[in-house]
Amino acid sequence: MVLSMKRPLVNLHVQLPKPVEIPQYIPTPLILLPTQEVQHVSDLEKLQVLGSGNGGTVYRVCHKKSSKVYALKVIRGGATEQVRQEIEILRCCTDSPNIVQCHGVFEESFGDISILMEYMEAGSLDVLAKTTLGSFSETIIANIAYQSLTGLDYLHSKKIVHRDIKPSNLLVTREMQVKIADFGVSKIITSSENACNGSVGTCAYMSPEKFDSDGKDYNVFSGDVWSLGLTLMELYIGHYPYMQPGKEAEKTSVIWEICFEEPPCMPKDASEHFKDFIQCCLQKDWTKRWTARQLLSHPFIISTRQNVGLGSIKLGTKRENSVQSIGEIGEVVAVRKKTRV
Ligand SMILES: Nc1ncnc2c1ncn2[C@@H]1O[C@H](COP(=O)(O)OP(=O)(O)OP(=O)(O)O)[C@@H](O)[C@H]1O
Repeated sequence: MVLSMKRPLVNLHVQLPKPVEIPQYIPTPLILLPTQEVQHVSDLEKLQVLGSGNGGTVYRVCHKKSSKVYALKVIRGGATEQVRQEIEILRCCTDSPNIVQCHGVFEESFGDISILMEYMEAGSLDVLAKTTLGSFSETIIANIAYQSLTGLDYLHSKKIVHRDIKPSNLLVTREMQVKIADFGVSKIITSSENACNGSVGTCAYMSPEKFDSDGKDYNVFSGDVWSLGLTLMELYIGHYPYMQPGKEAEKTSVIWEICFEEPPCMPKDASEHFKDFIQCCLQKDWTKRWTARQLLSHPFIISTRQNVGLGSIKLGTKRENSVQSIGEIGEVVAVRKKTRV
């Protein structure tokens, strides 16, 4: 017997959700800037590795024909949005004496991006601090502060936030010219975006509001000022300010200290102007923190400029093991070169 049971008619029509519109990824064209002198990466000879960071490896290179020395940053993995941003920033910062100058950008057939930069002979301030086995005098710090603030003010006036100011990203020429480098996490702030949501950079130098903003908006540019204040203090006292000398900075305890403790105190022997200057940078409340432009008029900077002229520094407050003059910086450069060869 065949049982014929009519199955009840079920409405099998399923309402499909509307397709979600996935924004199409349209890469912005990579801006390539071959210099007059260097037309291709093969025109350069690699001499040594200067260092490598999250962004790539930096080499000291020599232009084969002219023998001119440059620094070449090679970024593996192609032109991500962040790499494009880094290139764009370098491309529009060509008229500041306190920003490392870019001489060209090359894309190689297998996707690597090479950024050709001016070579900063004395290297970074963190290496200089380590090779001098100590700290810098107040006069030298005021000089470094003045040049770094000039660079920062220039960037901020162009709506560029660096987001990773620290000793290893401030590079120095043989003549003690200080320049801001490494725009690997930097950003050009457009009016339409919320720039506060990107807590990028190096934890140890990040301002408190980056960890704990209570969902409120804050001024991203003031984060660079906090990082510079901490950097200058470190160069003066000879170690990372939130840690005792010789101790390794542990990430969670550093974040705790930055957010919940008072900012680090300057040593008693520092001048009142210097202590006040650092206090203006290390205001936990970002609304009370001075801007780069305001700090350029701080008595610590002004008085040093009036006393010695920042271009021709001779002697600062004498401190043991500290770098006192440009001449000494020259010697340090020589020592550094020796250790690298
Ligand atoms: N123009 C330059 N001239 C001389 N040395 C340079 C130059 N640019 C970078 N360097 C050296 O290369 C090192 C690596 O630089 P890079 O910007 O790639 O990374 P970083 O700052 O060390 O690390 P991270 O990317 O993790 O912050 C620097 O610390 C510096 O010593």
